[in-house]
Amino acid sequence: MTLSTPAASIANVAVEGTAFHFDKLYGYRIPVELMGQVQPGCRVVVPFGMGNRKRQGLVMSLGETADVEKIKPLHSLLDEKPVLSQELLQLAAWLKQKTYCTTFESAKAMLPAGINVNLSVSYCAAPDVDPEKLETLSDDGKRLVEMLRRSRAMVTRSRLLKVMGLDEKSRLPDELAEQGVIMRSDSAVRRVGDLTVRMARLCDPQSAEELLSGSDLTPKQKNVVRFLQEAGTASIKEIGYFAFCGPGVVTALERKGVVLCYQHQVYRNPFRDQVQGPASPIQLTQSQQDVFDRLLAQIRAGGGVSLLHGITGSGKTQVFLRLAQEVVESGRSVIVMVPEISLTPQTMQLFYTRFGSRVAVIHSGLSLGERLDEWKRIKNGEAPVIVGTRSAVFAPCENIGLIIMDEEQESSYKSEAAPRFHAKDVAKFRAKWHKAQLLLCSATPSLTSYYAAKQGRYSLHQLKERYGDAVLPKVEIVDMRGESPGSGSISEALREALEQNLEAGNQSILLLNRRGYNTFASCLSCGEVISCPYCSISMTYHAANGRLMCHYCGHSQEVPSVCPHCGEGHIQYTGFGTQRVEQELQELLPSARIVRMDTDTTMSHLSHESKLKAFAQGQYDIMIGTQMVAKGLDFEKVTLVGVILADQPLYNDDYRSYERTFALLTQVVGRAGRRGTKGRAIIQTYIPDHPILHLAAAQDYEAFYETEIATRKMMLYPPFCDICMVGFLGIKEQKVADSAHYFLQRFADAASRDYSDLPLQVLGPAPASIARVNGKYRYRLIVKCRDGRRFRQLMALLLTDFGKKREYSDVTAFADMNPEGIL
Ligand SMILES: Nc1ncnc2c1ncn2[C@@H]1O[C@H](COP(=O)(O)OP(=O)(O)OP(=O)(O)O)[C@@H](O)[C@H]1O
Ligand SMILES: [Zn+2]
Repeated sequence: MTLSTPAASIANVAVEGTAFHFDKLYGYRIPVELMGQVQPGCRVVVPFGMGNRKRQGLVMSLGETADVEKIKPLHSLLDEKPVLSQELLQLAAWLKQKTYCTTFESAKAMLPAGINVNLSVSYCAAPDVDPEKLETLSDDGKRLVEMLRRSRAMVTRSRLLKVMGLDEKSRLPDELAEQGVIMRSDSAVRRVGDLTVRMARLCDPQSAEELLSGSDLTPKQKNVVRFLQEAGTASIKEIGYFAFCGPGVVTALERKGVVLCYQHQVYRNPFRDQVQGPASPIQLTQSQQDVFDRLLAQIRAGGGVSLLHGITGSGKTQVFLRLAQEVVESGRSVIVMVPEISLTPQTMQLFYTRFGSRVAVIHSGLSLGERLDEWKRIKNGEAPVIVGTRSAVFAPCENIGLIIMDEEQESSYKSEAAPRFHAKDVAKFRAKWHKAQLLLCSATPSLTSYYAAKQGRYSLHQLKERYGDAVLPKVEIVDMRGESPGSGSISEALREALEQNLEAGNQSILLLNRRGYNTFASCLSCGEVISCPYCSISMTYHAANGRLMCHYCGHSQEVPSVCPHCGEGHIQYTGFGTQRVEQELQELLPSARIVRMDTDTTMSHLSHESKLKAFAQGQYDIMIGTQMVAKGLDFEKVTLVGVILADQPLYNDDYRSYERTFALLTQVVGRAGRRGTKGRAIIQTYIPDHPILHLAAAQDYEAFYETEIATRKMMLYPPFCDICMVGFLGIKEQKVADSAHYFLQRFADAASRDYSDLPLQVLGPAPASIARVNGKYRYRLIVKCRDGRRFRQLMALLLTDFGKKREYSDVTAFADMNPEGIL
């Protein structure tokens, strides 16, 4: 006879590293000593699989069972308090359904990367400890401190316990850390940060698996790759601590082109220590005030979703800043999402001046320690204003009143790796839970959002005029076919305008959506284009390092002296990228001070922020860059905007290419003339009659919307359906193709048998538009569908079935609902 079982004797755990097709919650017995301490939302270590290998897991719920003795016990508990709230646990479960990932993957996306690598906690001695305090320690305690003092590096937890002869579960190190005589790795790491930190990241995170299974890297180097795969970005010091290596290993990886190193300005120093204010109260204009009043009323009435559509420079930022203030004062939290933090140091500045240390920042450019730091401040309720990129939507705040998504149409809000979520969906989930307001803002809303607003599902608020005396700039379209051949990438008209602007002491912004110097290199004799050995894409020449680089996998190589294809001839370069235009410009306007902004330069010594600052202070005349110069920037003296070539995005074979081109052009044009002087914009193109260019030139969103929505309806594209892309990746092309056909077959069977009620339209399988990336062949299937419960059931079933199929075990399949990029 068994005694009556105590409540909650079982923890249902989402385990790390499971595959989608065998992901479920696994029940573990809670050992007596942990009874009452294990709570949903705590991380645990559990024995898993046949070998009972230890894995991390997250407790999703507690339960009971009669046969508790037959069940494997938990190994240990990692958190004393839950790291995820009940709300976020439910969100994790929901994300799994919605994005076809494992529960652990979705939970992990909500936690700061730093928290995940803490499994191998390490310690070091604390500096300047009062000797009297040491005297009060137990003998073991003294011994432990002494040992750490003698060691010059961090000591991992397991090693420390072993050397000390302590039990695996001993709390001694943590107790000592709490007393401040030693330091745990996470806090220790944070204390070493100075003003600039050398940071590293993988050149191409997608190739990490490849590198890890290959033999090109030493075991130490693999450690670093594995760590960076987990952490995303980390400082060299952190890498040293967590991947146990010296900086030499990182340098070697940098030379191999595996990691990229750059200087990072520690965010907290410029901002956090800054005292709040002096911010004069915002005086809204009448139309801004009307929008503000209505939104505030909505927030007070229990929230909902609304779209703030205001032309460029109309003061959307001011409106949501005021709202944020109001919400914070009422004791609730505000999450503000921006597409890319580095894009908007100006927005950051606005928030810091208003809210001071009550602001927390979340974005991937922060070091691990900083990310953990911010996460804790939010969790402790110290920072009710959270500003950040996509992952800020998971901020661990309790009482959310308002979630703002600035530039809501941006593709960076969609995650392209598991969990493949869109921040907007997550924001809706959270807004609903908290009875909060989700406010989408843009001058060029996504068609889907605008449609929803027109349908009455979102409340629509509009700002139709620029603030103050400012008006929208005048736009000219320049036909590049009329330019003399060989005259370069800048038309006579644009050159003249730049010159005039320079003489008038004003600033200009030039947009070119291509990094690098020349776009490709080809052989004069045989005409062969030099392409990446791992991807079916041509290599780009970069003048900065004199190498050819692949923008897909990050592979770089020296420029060959003879053609690798025919063995003779010499290599010519064609096309132009930002680097080349910069040089051309310098020759045309020798006195102009030019600053270039693209992902190549932002990784270099001068940070993005300092460049923007210098430009704002008038240290440069012309800013040239990729799309990062197009959005959100607000410079007083910019009166001219030039678009070097507007055509490229129009040829992109995605149904959203018009939408994106329209948005990009409208946004970049909108950078000009944001104060009194009327601005001017010049768009260069080889297709001057294209209707989208004219709509963008007129900055007429409404007209654009009407034509585009009609096309979408006719062709059946979102918002009139959802698009689910199923991707297949593998080393052997035939296998990948076969597997995609197999999947289609199964799909067709199920759809005609048990799911005949679903409206479905399947295209493919076809090779991806870039058929090979990083040595992997890619096939895709496009499914037009309705993203509802039944469809998700079907897709989950098919993916599970596919995962179990031995024959295709070397092919990875995944489903991505409404992806931003179609393979
Ligand atoms: N009520 C106001 N009081 C003072 N300045 C304002 C006000 N409204 C707008 N401005 C100023 O006008 C400029 C444009 O405003 P803001 O940047 O908020 O526009 P936006 O709608 O977010 O523009 P975009 O979509 O182009 O980024 C800013 O310099 C801002 O400081
Ligand atoms: Zn490549």
